[in-house]
Amino acid sequence: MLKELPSLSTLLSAYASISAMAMLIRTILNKMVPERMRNYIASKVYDLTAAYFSSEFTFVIEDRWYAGDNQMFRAAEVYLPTIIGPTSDSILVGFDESSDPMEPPKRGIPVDCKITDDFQGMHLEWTLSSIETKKIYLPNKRLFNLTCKKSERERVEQRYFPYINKTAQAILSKSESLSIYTYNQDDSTWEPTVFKHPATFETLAMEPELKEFIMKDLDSFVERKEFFESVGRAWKRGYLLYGPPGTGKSSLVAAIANYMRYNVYDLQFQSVRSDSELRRILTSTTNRSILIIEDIDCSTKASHDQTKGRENCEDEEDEDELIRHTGADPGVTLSGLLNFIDGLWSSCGNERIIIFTTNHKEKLDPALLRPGRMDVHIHMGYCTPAGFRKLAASYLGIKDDKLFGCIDDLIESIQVTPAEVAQQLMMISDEPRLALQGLIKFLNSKDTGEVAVEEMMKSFKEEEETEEKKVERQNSELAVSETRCIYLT
Ligand SMILES: Nc1ncnc2c1ncn2[C@@H]1O[C@H](COP(=O)(O)OP(=O)(O)OP(=O)(O)O)[C@@H](O)[C@H]1O
Repeated sequence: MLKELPSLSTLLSAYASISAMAMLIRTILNKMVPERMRNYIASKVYDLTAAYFSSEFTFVIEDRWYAGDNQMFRAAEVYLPTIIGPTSDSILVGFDESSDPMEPPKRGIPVDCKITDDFQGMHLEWTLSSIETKKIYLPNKRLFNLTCKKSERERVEQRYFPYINKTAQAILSKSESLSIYTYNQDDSTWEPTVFKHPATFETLAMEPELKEFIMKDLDSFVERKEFFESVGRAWKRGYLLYGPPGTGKSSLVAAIANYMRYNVYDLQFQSVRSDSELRRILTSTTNRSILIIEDIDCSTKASHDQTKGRENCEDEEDEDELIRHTGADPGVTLSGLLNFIDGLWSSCGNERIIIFTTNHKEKLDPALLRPGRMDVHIHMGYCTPAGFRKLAASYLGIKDDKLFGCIDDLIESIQVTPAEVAQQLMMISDEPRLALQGLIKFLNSKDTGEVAVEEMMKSFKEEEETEEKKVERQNSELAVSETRCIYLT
């Protein structure tokens, strides 16, 4: 058997000739293949072998998922700042408009910073990267890399990701500031600003029954996830708020946002160039949000003629092409809007509220008003005595006054918006009596001639200036109520 083995000298000479051959090949390759290509091949070979032998696995979570925002990315963005520990070597900090400068700053994740997390015995490493896009008008692409052991990959998918989503949701629902987003057409993104509107259901001047109805409707909406699923409907609620300007439609939207703790997406429909752009915009909004489209009657080019005229342009790319080449702005059509409300696109996303407002419900296309399109139609009407009392409590801090009866009568007899009443009360809110007198003057001027009003104001002035005894004041108030009757009849 030993005889069959090659001799040492044979082995050495074979080794020498192989080495010489390798040297020769290397020299030829170095001469013929450019250095960049050699490096590229070497890195590919390394990547292939490293992946094969590595015990690590990496999840890549980009900020976009198909046409919309990647909710997993958003959840990580919310969750990770809460777990940044001593092992991280940097952290983003800052204040937004709603922050108290005396409190610690808010945290964010810096690009390329490594963040570690431990979950159910697994050690996980996160890194945020930012990649420049080739198109100048598009923002940088951002992505998280999450590295774990290969053997833990399944547990990360099944347990860790749902845990992050749930935690992020809990953090968001408790977070003190909400955001309002406006769409920036130039770089096709929603831009957030801190939403700090003081309107609440408590401050809204509207009929208590209507207020209660809306609050109950919102409560039942959040609680009925399973119901929406069981009846095969998208988990959405649509409200149409209609009524004259200044009756509190925008204030109601703010009150709903504050009540639900939902962010608001404010879409200026006039600036949307096409149905396809509308789809892109809407799919990049997040769950647990309110989409508000104000003055819907002025917003859609909602005529059937227009829809028909564009039948040749059914395809999304055709539409974009049309805009690019002709500069034409086809606008949003009624069919595009309806598709979004209750077509297939409506099923994108969950737990969303869509609110349309209009000053002229009668101008809306009947197709928009058909049952099932907007779930609830809410009429925001002129100020009522109950509404006035609410405004007096908010603006003047008073619950009752002798002049209330007079004001109630006037409010019931004329059309005055809560905005007008609020404006009058605000003028001299530190002097409730004067403010109420000013309001009476204003209400009368809306209804009758100025001469009679002036007379009444004179009597008020006299009352204020002289500040005589109680009896005199009472007489004067009696005179007021008499005057009131004169004006009303
Ligand atoms: N119902 C209301 N309760 C409390 N305040 C109100 C109410 N309606 C109007 N206001 C006051 O008037 C201002 C304007 O009201 P708001 O913008 O909500 O009315 P709107 O119906 O949305 O008007 P528009 O149709 O012109 O947008 C608000 O900032 C608020 O101070």
